[in-house]
Amino acid sequence: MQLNVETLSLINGGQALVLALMLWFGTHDASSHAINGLRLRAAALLMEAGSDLILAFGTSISPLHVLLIGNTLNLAAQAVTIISLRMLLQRPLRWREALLLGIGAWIGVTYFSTAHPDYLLRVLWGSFFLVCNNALNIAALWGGCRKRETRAQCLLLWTYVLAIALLVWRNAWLWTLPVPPGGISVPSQVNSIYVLLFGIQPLLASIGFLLLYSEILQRDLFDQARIDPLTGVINRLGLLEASEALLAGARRRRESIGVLLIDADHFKSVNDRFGHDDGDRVLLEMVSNIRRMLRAGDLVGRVGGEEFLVLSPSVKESDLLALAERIRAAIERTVFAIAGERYSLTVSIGAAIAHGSEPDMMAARRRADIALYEAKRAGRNCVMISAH
Ligand SMILES: Nc1nc2c(ncn2[C@@H]2O[C@H](COP(=O)(O)OP(=O)(O)OP(=O)(O)O)[C@@H](O)[C@H]2O)c(=O)[nH]1
Repeated sequence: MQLNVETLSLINGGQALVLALMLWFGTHDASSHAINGLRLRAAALLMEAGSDLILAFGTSISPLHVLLIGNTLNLAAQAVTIISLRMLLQRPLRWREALLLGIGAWIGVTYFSTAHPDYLLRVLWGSFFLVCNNALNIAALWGGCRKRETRAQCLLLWTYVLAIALLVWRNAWLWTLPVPPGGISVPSQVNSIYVLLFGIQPLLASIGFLLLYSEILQRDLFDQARIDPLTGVINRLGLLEASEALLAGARRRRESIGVLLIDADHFKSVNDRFGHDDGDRVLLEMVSNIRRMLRAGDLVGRVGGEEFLVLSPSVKESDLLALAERIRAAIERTVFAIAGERYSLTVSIGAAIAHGSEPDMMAARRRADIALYEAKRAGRNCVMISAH
C-alpha cells in the first residue's frame, strides 16, 4: 500500500468516523450544553470524514465534483466546530461569524476551482478563511487557558495554533516551488505531508474536546455537592469551605466575620396548612429576601430544613445587627399568596461575631445558635446577639 494522498485520506476519514461515533455514543450524564457541544462536534467530524472519503475514492467521480463536495463538507465542518466549541465552553456562539467565514471560503474556493481554476490561489484563499476559523477557536479558549483554569483548553488552543502554523507552512512551500502541483491529489511531497498532518488534527482536537467534557463533568459534580438543589444557595459543605476561607482572610486582615443564623418561625404550620410544595415556594421566597439584603461579599447558605446561615465579612456588631434587622423586616413585610390565601412568614435570627483570632467558626456558630434559641424563647420574629 502506497502512502499517497488517497490512502492517507482513507485513513483520516476512517479515523474521523470512529472519533465521531466515540463522541456521539461514548458520553452522557452531563449538562445539556456539554452534551450538545460534543454531539455537534461529532457531526463536524462526520462531515470531515465525508470530505476525506470523497478524496480517497475520488478516482471514480469527476475531479471537479471531488473538489466541490470535499471542500464544502470540510468548510461546513469547520463552521460547526466553531459553534460546538463555544457551546461546550458556554461562550457566545458566533453563528454569524462562523457562517460568513464558511460562505466566504466556499465562494472563493469554488471560483478558483471552476471559473478561474488555480490551485495555489484556491489553497491561499481557503487557508486564509481556515486561519480565521482557528483564530475564532483560539479566542474562545484564550481566557480559560491564560487563567490556567483548565489544561484541556490549553491543549485545544495549541492544537489550533499548530493548525494555523500548518496552513502557513503549506502555502509558503507551495508558493516557493518552481513547479507546484496542480491539485491536492497530484503526487507531491507537500501534498502528502499536509494531508498526513491535517489528519492528526481531528484526533488532537477530539482528545481536547473529551478532556474539556471531563472537566465540565467534574465541575458539575463539585457544584452539585455544594449547592442546595431546592434554594440554589450553598449547603453545609459549601458553608464549611466558605467559612474557612473567610476566616483565613479575616485573620490576615485582623478583622471579624458576622454570623447570622436565620430560622423560619412555625414553619411546620405552613406545610400543614398548604402542603409541602407551597412550603418549598415560601422557602424560596425567604431566600430571595435574604439575598436582596446582602452586600457584595456576604454569603448565604442552607444549614438544613428552614434554617439559613449568613456570613458577612469585615463587619462591626452594630452593622451586623442592622443587617439582621433588615432581613427580618423584609421577610415580615412579604405577603405570600398561597392557594388564594394571604400568608406572612416571620423569622428569628441569632447573631454572633467570629474573630479572626478564633481557630475555626464552630464557636461563633454555637454562639449564634444560642442567640437564635433566645430569640425563639423571646417570642420569635426578633433578632438576638450573643454576648461574647
Ligand atoms: N416545605 C418544606 N418544608 C421543610 C423543608 N425542610 C424542613 N421542612 C419543614 O420545616 C418544619 C420545621 O419544623 P420545626 O423544626 O418544628 O420548626 P418550626 O415549625 O419552624 O417551629 P419553630 O422553629 O420553633 O418556630 C418541619 O415541618 C419540616 O418538615 C423543605 O425543604 N421544604
